[in-house]
Amino acid sequence: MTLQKWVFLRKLAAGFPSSRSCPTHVLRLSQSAAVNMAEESKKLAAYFAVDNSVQNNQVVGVGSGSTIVYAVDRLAERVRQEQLNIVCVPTSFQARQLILQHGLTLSDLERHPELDVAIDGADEVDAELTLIKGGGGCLTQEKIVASCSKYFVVIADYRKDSKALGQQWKKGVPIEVIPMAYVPVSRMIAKRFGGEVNLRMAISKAGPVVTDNGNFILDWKFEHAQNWKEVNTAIKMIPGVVETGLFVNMAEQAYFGMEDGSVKVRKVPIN
Ligand SMILES: O=C(CO)[C@H](O)[C@H](O)COP(=O)(O)O
Repeated sequence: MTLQKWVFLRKLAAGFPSSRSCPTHVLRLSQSAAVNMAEESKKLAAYFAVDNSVQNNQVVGVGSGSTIVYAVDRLAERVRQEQLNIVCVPTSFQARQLILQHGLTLSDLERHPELDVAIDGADEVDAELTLIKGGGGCLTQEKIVASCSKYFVVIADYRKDSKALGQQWKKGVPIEVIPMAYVPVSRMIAKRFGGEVNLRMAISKAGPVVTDNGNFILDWKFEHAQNWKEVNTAIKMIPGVVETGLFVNMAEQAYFGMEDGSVKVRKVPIN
């Protein structure tokens, strides 16, 4: 279905003042239209990023999540069509699987410790390109790979675009911790920075989410905007913290797929 049709469906549903007066089939259509709009937007951003950031003979960091799936699709398409020589470094088990499933060349930081570009999704991107990442629990490897890349590009749909962190993403900042330390780390974060800290529980498994590194994830719901650089450093200093999902001064560029079918570009501000 075309973007114009999604827009039409959204307008159609918006014309009904409440679910009581809105026929069920239209509601269902508008919900699925919204989901599909978000998927189209992810795809748009991902394709745009791969077309504009990846060149022949490059080592590319492959992020994790649902948006990156579209980026790997496009990367594989370009590698095939343009006979590109691309080496991929994954940021998670999922990314590794994607690379292998698409027949791309898999590598790692032992063989390729310097990357040309890393492409990854985000849970929220603020006006200064500070990110919250780790909604999918892969933040530590994502941050390592991004830190080894000359250029770090973020791809997201319009729902991730915000002025200040916390405006869009309400689940808190993910923090990867050593399992035996999750209680003291939670208490220290809440005491020092306020808010609420929760151990992330698994959905199709009893007990907590276990990361690709065998650790737990805490989700810190902060109460107000903070100096994210300082907060990130302070949290990292707490014994038991492996990494935070705050990516400060890391991304060079973000591409947002917008509802109208355009791509919004945000570059790192020049000081
Ligand atoms: O940080 C991540 C995983 O840990 C993802 O990049 C982030 O959660 C965005 O995911 P999606 O593209 O599914 O919205």
